[in-house]
Amino acid sequence: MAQTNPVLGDLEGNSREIIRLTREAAEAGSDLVAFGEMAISGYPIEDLAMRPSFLAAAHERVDRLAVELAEAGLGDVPVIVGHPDGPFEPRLLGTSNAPTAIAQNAASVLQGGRVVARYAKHHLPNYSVFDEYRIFIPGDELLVIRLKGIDVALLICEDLWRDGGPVSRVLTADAGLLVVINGSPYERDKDEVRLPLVTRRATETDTIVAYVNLVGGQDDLVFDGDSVVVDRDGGILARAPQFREHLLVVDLEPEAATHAQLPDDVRRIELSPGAVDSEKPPIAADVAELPDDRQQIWDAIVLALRDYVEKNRFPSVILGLSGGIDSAVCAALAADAIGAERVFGVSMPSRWSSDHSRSDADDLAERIGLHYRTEAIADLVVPFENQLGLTDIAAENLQARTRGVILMGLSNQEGHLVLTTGNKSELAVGYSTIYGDSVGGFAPLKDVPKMLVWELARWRNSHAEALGLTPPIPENSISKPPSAELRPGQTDQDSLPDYEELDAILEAYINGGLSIADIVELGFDTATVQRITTLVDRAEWKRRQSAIGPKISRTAFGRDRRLPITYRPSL
Ligand SMILES: Nc1ncnc2c1ncn2[C@@H]1O[C@H](COP(=O)(O)OP(=O)(O)OC[C@H]2O[C@@H]([n+]3cccc(C(=O)O)c3)[C@H](O)[C@@H]2O)[C@@H](O)[C@H]1O
Ligand SMILES: Nc1ncnc2c1ncn2[C@@H]1O[C@H](COP(=O)(O)OP(=O)(O)OP(=O)(O)O)[C@@H](O)[C@H]1O
Ligand SMILES: NC(=O)CC[C@H](N)C(=O)O
Repeated sequence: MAQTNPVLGDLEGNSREIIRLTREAAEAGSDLVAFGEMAISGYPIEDLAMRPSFLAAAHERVDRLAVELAEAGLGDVPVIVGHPDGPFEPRLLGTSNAPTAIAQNAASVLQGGRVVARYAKHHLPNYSVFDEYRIFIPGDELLVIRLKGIDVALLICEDLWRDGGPVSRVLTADAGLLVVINGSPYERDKDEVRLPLVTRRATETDTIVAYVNLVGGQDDLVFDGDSVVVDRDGGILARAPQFREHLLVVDLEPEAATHAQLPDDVRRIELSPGAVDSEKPPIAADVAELPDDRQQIWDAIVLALRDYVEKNRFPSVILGLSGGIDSAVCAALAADAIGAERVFGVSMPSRWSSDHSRSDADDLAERIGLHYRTEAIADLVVPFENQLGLTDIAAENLQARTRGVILMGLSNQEGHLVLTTGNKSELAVGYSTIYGDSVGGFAPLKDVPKMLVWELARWRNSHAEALGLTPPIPENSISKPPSAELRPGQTDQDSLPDYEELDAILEAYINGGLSIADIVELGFDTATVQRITTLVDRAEWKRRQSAIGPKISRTAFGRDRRLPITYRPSL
């Protein structure tokens, strides 16, 4: 099982990686190699699935990959690889002449220089971040490949999650092994659902289940890998580490095939047994342990950030360092992702900036070893203020906007990606200046509520201490009360409840989907709940134009939660 990190659209690079890992797998004596969902194209391909030229290129690449594997002397080993298939005749939806699905979400089995079998995903996820009903045509046949007397059934991701359909046919087909190729994005606690699902399917179908997932960042999603093989009794036989590319080689003893005749909706293809020596010595499989929850979240954001920077070919990142917790955590994440030598911090003191905002930012820069400069904003702000006659909130926001102009100016001049430092709690209630501190292209903390930002900071520091390294985040940035410092003595709690209370209300409203009455029932003050939920509703317009950031929760802002901007709430 090859847990790869494809670059979306890089058909050549992804194919080279598939050949490299197939060679490694063959050298380890593998009889069968499986890659993740859409490993050839990257995933999710979104509306590229409706572009015939993209589909034709992917189709041609799969055919050529089969030939290249054979030419590399790897033609004996069957390789299962995910890719978009098509173009097919457009599936017409009603009388609409709008673009409709012309592709399938497919898996091909390559052997002997050609595609010997192909399966199309039946169940197309159409919730949360997924839109597959819009872009794919569902398949309707179960594929079983017979290899060395063992029937191997094949499913694609969502197929495993739904009762009925192909999963129920796996039992009827009496397969010895079920291979599931996946593009299953990370969410905090998802392993508590995913592993039990794989285990349940193994026992229900009385089949060994080999679940191979992608790894890596793709825009606002991060795939965690965590590929696993589960025995018929539900025991874990092998498990790949999270957030890293990995080749998981495992010896299995599946039940030999008994069925001579299969139902009509199951297609069986007999594969050539290959030249691999079946008497090879057994391999002790890896069983990776899942790290602590906070480390998982940290690793998820680090990988998402690294892949966004690298896959979009940015040389470096830049961010404003205020001495506060959000910018400190973003800087530490960036240094972990791409190295401190590619991180540029700017202190931009205003006339209201406290001494500690500067000294804490200095301290952070020194601890991390990032590039650091100071650009005072007072002299830039005053001419704007005077010419436009800006006062009160307009003058406050002008300071945040001036910082945004500086960061974008340096980005244009020097090529850095601007990191947006805001967290989920702020984004929820619109507590940021649009075109000011909301500036930037990637927001590492976009799905991290403020209380969790503090928790991650403490975890990262103690992790460094445990390794005998310098903790990156100044203690003072963790312990001082958060403030935007846009006017003298301002703190976040002038405008918002304590973050503990705010985050609990936001969790109930956003993740829980509860009504105001339901949240009040949980014990919160009615006026506070009304105020917060109104702020959340009114800030939808800010979120709609905010930078993307990695999804780590069940309900991340963005594709996961789609609400109208213009509406009058009635409940
Ligand atoms: N539905 C809608 N569609 C399009 N535009 C809409 C809109 N509703 C308001 N607007 C526009 O939004 C403008 C107001 O938004 P905006 O300019 O952002 O300003 P606003 O949201 O009024 O103020 C920003 C708030 O964030 C706080 N802040 C700022 C900076 C950093 C931090 C921090 O702690 O990190 C906190 C600051 O103290 C203040 O409370 C209005 O002038 C109006 O033009
Ligand atoms: N004096 C400053 N110098 C540089 N950047 C600043 C400064 N003040 C604010 N910023 C930028 O604007 C973002 C918003 O920070 P602000 O201090 O207003 O609120 P915050 O939510 O407390 O964030 P932080 O915890 O990072 O301070 C900061 O993360 C930082 O990137
Ligand atoms: N790619 C898919 O089909 C993903 C859907 C699935 N339920 C998951 O997140 O694991």
